[in-house]
Amino acid sequence: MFTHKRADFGQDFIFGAATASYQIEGGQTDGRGSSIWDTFSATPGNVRDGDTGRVACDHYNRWPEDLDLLADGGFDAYRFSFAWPRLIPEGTGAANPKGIDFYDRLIDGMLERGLKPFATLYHWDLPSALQDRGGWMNRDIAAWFADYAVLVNSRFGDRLAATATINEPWCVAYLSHMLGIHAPGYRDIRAAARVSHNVLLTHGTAIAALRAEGAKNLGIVCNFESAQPASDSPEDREAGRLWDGVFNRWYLDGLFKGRYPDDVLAQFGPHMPQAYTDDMAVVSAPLDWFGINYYSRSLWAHDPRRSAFPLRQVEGPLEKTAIGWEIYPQGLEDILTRISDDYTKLPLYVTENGMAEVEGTDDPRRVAYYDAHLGSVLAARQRGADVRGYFGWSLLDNFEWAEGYDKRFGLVHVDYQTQKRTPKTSYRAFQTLLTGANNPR
Ligand SMILES: CO[C@H](O)c1c[n+]2c([nH]1)[C@H](O)[C@@H](O)[C@H](O)[C@H]2CO
Repeated sequence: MFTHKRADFGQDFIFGAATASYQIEGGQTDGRGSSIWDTFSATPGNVRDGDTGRVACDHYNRWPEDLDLLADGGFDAYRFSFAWPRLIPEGTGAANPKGIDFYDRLIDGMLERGLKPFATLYHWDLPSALQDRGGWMNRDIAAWFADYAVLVNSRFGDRLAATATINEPWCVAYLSHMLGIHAPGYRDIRAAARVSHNVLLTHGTAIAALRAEGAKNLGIVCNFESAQPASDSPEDREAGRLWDGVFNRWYLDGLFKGRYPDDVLAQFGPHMPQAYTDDMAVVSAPLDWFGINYYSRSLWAHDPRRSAFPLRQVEGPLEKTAIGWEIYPQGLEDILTRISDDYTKLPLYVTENGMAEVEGTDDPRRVAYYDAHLGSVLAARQRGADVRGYFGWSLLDNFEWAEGYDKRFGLVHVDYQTQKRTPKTSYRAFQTLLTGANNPR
């Protein structure tokens, strides 16, 4: 079990577990429109074993059982995401009544179980119809998304404890348009530069629209790595710093300082949208809270073969998870205190933290991983970071994007043949932390 006690975090600290619509819902029915992940995963070679989110964890039908798991585990909150194509199948225009009904029942189900709904408006499942209109590369997405955000707020806003506009803008932009690893799968520096700006412009535009509607508790969720040089050479130190710029500072500087870092701008060069500086007041709209997703560190070396972003990742020596990421809890303490010291005194939530482990229901390494990272949260709080909550990723084993179902992050095991849910040892560790009991339902 964990070495920490619930009281160590203070009575107001929120514990939750997190998921995302495309990764768990399935339910490609009842008027749900196509998403870019439906098309990306249907394209051979993009996802391990040709896996798709067509069925996933069948959460669309099994959500009461999944909410029961959260309640029985003693969690205070549930971080979930709305599927834009389920609510507005074409991305703009008419809403889907059955989509609205689904989330109405889901959110009421949370409230009935005493679970605080922590919503994310966008966790990567863009309506395919909008991709056909340029997707994130089209500046008009800011207006499309703001209209979608206003619809969500009008139907559900009164019941949401917190709302994040976008999950991990770095993944939406760089991972998906520079590296091509995620949908829509571009490897195009010009696309990456434009989306790296458009995603934050979209966030800020939605914040303004939601404020006009009186919406409260608005934030964004960004992912952070401890970016370190692979050696002490000046070139590798520069590579580590540049990756810190690409992954961390682009978003922190943009959101909280209203400007992008010069070292990354220099790499994007002429590919940035014209007059992007005119948008920075919108990009850096005041927020009510900030979400931090943290998993690991990364090591970087200079790579002279690349003209733009001349760096390459180097495998590190630390113990690794089943997805190959080093286990580095110190990085969570470091990023929380860095954000608090250098960027914002807003309430902070660790909105994702967890590890992939080989299949099984006994997962002592995952228990140790969570215990160590919870210790980092406590250390950051002691150093002055106003960390208000922590969400484990993920409640369920689920569709792990390009890795398909092979990589399992769940506190609860899912048998994808039968859809049987089985709490793992790590779930029991949280249950003991949060309820004092180890009483399976
Ligand atoms: C590069 O790691 C990111 O911080 C990150 C890791 N993760 C994420 N972002 C996403 O928000 C989740 O949908 C993933 O399932 C989860 C596990 O891969």
